[in-house]
Amino acid sequence: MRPAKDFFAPLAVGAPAPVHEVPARPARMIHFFDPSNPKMAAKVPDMVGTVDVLLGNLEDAVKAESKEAAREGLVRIGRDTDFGEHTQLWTRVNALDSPWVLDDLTTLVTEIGDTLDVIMVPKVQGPEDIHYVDRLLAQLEAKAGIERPILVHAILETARGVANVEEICGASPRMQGISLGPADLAADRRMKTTRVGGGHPGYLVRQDPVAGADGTPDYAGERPHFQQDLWHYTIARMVDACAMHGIFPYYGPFGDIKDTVACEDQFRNAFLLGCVGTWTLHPVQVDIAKRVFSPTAEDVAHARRVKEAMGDGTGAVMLDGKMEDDASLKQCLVILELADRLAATDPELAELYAQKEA
Ligand SMILES: CC(=O)SCCNC(=O)CCNC(=O)[C@H](O)C(C)(C)COP(=O)(O)OP(=O)(O)OC[C@H]1O[C@@H](n2cnc3c(N)ncnc32)[C@H](O)[C@@H]1OP(=O)(O)O
Ligand SMILES: O=CC(=O)O
Ligand SMILES: [Mg+2]
Repeated sequence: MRPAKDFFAPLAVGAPAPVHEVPARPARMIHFFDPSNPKMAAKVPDMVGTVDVLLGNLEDAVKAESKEAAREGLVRIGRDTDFGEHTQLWTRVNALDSPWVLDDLTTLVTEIGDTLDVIMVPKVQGPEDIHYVDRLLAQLEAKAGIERPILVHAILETARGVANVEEICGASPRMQGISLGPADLAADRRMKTTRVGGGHPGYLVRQDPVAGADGTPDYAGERPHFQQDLWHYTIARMVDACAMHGIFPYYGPFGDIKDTVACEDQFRNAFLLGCVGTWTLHPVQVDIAKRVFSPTAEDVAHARRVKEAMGDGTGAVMLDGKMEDDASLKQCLVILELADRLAATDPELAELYAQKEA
């Protein structure tokens, strides 16, 4: 293990110094596109400014025969596109045990390393995977003369990764965040589902049977039942691990593109539990993510009222029949900090939050 005094030392001579605090840039939606798909690639310039993150995906969902075309396509997009001030460019490289990842990292860092903000690493099993990428990135950054460190984002999609999630989050100052990868995680855990994220109608709890006329339980009678959230445990664990290490948690893919209602529910559950964003796989999911991962004007207005009522931030007050104190104020400050950060880059939100104040 690296001693604490070396944690922030560059891992190669000439590599940029690691960041001490991960920048809290808006990343409500990490929008996936396949750089080898000409129709999708052509849409990228027009999506700049409409999404927080554009992610050129090289891993799953890109055919084996298109891996090189995807890598080359991403290099072209990275070189030719002006991403403006507010849209970041990320990539998801192939898995560390694949034959493509070394070329992915070498090519992307040396060709477009100045433009790439974050590299998403799939199927991370433990801190050793992050250490490998960390050192290699430092060597490549030094070789390419890159002046700010490229950050790393891990996907939580193996049982071993979940067991090691705290160590993964703290493995390097490059760690920007973690996304839930429900599809691969389900397979690795041997869950008996066949979906990409979202719920399952079979995962439910049912109310106890009521007594029939003869006093015995009526097992066959109608009983309310409620679908449960398959991902609650993992998301909550991921959120805690990220918060502990000062990095950011994200929901991952929701594969039922047509079911925008359930997609919004899944995104909102993740937002309420502490996630800062999600993946969007199709343009139809972008506005859902924007809506869900931005606090509502009502929440912002309420948070401002609590802050105002709490004065120096200590003690207890009554507001609209509810007790507010130091702890509820802290929750309100989380909302206000997020609202300020988003309003700084999103004029529509800035106006919405200002209107509510007036
Ligand atoms: C488990 C995991 O690893 S999840 C992450 C990996 N998966 C992905 O990245 C999937 C990314 N998304 C996609 O591949 C596609 O959206 C699909 C396959 C799901 C659906 O694609 P299509 O059948 O073409 O969808 P649809 O016909 O509704 O597309 C409408 C338009 O939006 C475009 N489009 C679709 N997805 C995207 C996207 N992610 N980004 C930009 N444009 C897109 C299509 O090219 C099409 O363009 P056109 O109007 O010029 O023809
Ligand atoms: O990569 C994402 C997943 O769900 O698997
Ligand atoms: Mg996966």
